[in-house]
Amino acid sequence: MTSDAASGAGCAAVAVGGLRYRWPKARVDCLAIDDLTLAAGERVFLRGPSGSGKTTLLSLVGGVIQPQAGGVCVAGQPLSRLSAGARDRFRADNIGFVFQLFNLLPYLSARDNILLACRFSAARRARLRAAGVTAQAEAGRLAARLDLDAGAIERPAAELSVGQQQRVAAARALIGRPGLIIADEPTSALDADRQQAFVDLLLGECAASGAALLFVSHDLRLAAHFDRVLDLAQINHATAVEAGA
Ligand SMILES: Nc1ncnc2c1ncn2[C@@H]1O[C@H](COP(=O)(O)OP(=O)(O)OP(=O)(O)O)[C@@H](O)[C@H]1O
Repeated sequence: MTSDAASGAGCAAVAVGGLRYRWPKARVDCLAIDDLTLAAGERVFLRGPSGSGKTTLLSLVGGVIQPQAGGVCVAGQPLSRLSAGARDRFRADNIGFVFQLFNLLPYLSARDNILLACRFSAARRARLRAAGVTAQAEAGRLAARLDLDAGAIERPAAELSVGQQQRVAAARALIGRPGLIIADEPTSALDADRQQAFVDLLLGECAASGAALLFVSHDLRLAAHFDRVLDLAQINHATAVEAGA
């Protein structure tokens, strides 16, 4: 793994090396991954059976949990070399998350939920300034691109449909052009047609901003337009998951 943390330019979006992770109180490792790289801008579909460790891997790549051995670099930054506070700031600046349950603030409007990502990140604001756009304008552009109409963007998140909330969560992840988007089963609440439409929008916006995408889903039908399909079982050498140990 590279240790050049200067800017992330020219670095892999994600580089995992010699990684071992065991949950507290577990008797066996959950993950043992020797080598995993996502190139800058690469869009990867991660598959694997329930309980195989997909969400755990996303948490490690996002720096939410720390491995017992090996490490994760995001844009050239080894996450283990950051203090907990610095890791939080790094995550806010460089990684956009889209969760299954969206994690929107229900009382804030869709627009304010999207803008929150910029409020917490000077780097996201600076990238928008450098591109000559305001955060407000970019929130509006992303909302329109994601088919959120002018009325929806002003309404509290709690009053939006599940599909609309999902698109707000995607816009919040994307605003300010983080180099990595992590999406954990973000389509599971949608019907098949809307799932594919949402994935196409997410892929398109990642391509437009140059973001790498690490996308988890059980539904292989969604994998067609990704650059690569990664089967966690193929790269995880942990002897057994807890349930089967
Ligand atoms: N917070 C936790 N504490 C302890 N063990 C956990 C925790 N979260 C997950 N695990 C365990 O880690 C293993 C992998 O779980 P994980 O959620 O990463 O799988 P997954 O592939 O994302 O599953 P699914 O597709 O069902 O969401 C499971 O055995 C699970 O019980």
